[in-house]
Amino acid sequence: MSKMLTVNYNKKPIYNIIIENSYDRLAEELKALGAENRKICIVTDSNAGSLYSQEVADVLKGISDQVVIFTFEAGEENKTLDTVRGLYEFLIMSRFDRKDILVALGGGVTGDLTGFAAATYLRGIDFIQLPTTLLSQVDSSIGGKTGVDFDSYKNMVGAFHQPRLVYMNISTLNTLNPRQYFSGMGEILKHGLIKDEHYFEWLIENMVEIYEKDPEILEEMIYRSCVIKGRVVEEDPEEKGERALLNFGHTIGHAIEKYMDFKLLHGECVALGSVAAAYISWKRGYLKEDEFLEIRDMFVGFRLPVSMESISLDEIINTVKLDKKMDRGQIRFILLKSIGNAFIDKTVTDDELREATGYLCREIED
Ligand SMILES: NC(=O)c1ccc[n+]([C@@H]2O[C@H](COP(=O)([O-])OP(=O)(O)OC[C@H]3O[C@@H](n4cnc5c(N)ncnc54)[C@H](O)[C@@H]3O)[C@@H](O)[C@H]2O)c1
Ligand SMILES: O=C(O)C(=O)C[C@@H](O)[C@H](O)[C@H](O)COP(=O)(O)O
Ligand SMILES: [Zn+2]
Repeated sequence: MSKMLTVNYNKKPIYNIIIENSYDRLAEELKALGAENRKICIVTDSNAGSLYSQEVADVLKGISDQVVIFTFEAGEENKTLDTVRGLYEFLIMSRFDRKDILVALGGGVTGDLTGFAAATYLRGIDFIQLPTTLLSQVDSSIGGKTGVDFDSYKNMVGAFHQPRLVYMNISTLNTLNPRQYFSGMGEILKHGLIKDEHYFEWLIENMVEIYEKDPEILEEMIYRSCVIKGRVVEEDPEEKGERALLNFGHTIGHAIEKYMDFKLLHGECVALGSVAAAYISWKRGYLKEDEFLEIRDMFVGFRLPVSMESISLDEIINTVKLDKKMDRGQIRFILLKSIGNAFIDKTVTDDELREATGYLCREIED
């Protein structure tokens, strides 16, 4: 079992996404990129590192005799400039130059901050992604959005910097706890909702297999999500237009993530934000009520939250207005015309945001 796809820019191949069940092919893939005898720094967090960094280091020592490991404390609260600063110091101390390589081994936090360090250290060095969470395998490792949070505002400081390779060993998902696993389903459901109704229906049909991590279904799901994300980012690598669709559920989702001090996971906040965006799409008459309810129930089916305790709507709206999707005072909000068909809308009002966020905090009677 293995699958591969290529991400192109301007019709030229830029990097491969390789879906595997082990790290057996990693050394040969890196060799093919000319990584032999370059210094390699594995950047990982305390959880992924304790599970996989030694195995990956052993594989990489087959092509380079200078492999070092930088480990930081796991958690979204460490996706900060402070952690990146620690990494810069480590790279300087280890005498990394422009030809050397960073390897992000872990989830989206590791990938985002390693990519940002790679984008900025010595004005840019190569990096590769070895995603180990479901969320990072289907979404964050692809597309070159790198960055860190700033004062808890999500991804406020960052750069576009494409990886040279995305290589995932999907057997790493066996050590992921269920809450983190289902957080990845938040982004997967988003992919179906914005681009592919058949995929969304396929996810419903295969819910049991997805719960059981059936190897064939898991591989197909990860591949289909990678294809959706890959096709969007290759058309619009720097989010001049269409790429914004990938932000479905994130405008309110990011504000909730900050409001909750990162106690809710990214995919959980995307689920809440998606229900709010689907709610607006229904109230505007784009979605039928049963489609809205189907979407909401799908998140519930994959153990994701669709409601929460009361929150300050003013604080959420103020945070939304400081997110990156503002365009001369207007929010670039993503709505659904139907399941599988998203579009950018710049007319969402404060009242609509308030009502949709309020819906999340309703008393649950149904
Ligand atoms: N750049 C992008 O395009 C993009 C896309 C989506 C999300 N993101 C970002 O990704 C982050 C969320 O990523 P995430 O959900 O992977 O979170 P994460 O990186 O915090 O990983 C989740 C947890 O799982 C642990 N872990 C990782 N792999 C493991 C494994 N195989 N077994 C056991 N534990 C493991 C980690 O140590 C961490 O505690 C957010 O910061 C979000 O903003 C970025
Ligand atoms: O790749 C993208 O583009 C996305 O929007 C994917 C999102 O899942 C991801 O969380 C991204 O980091 C959000 O983008 P941001 O620009 O709002 O930080
Ligand atoms: Zn996301």
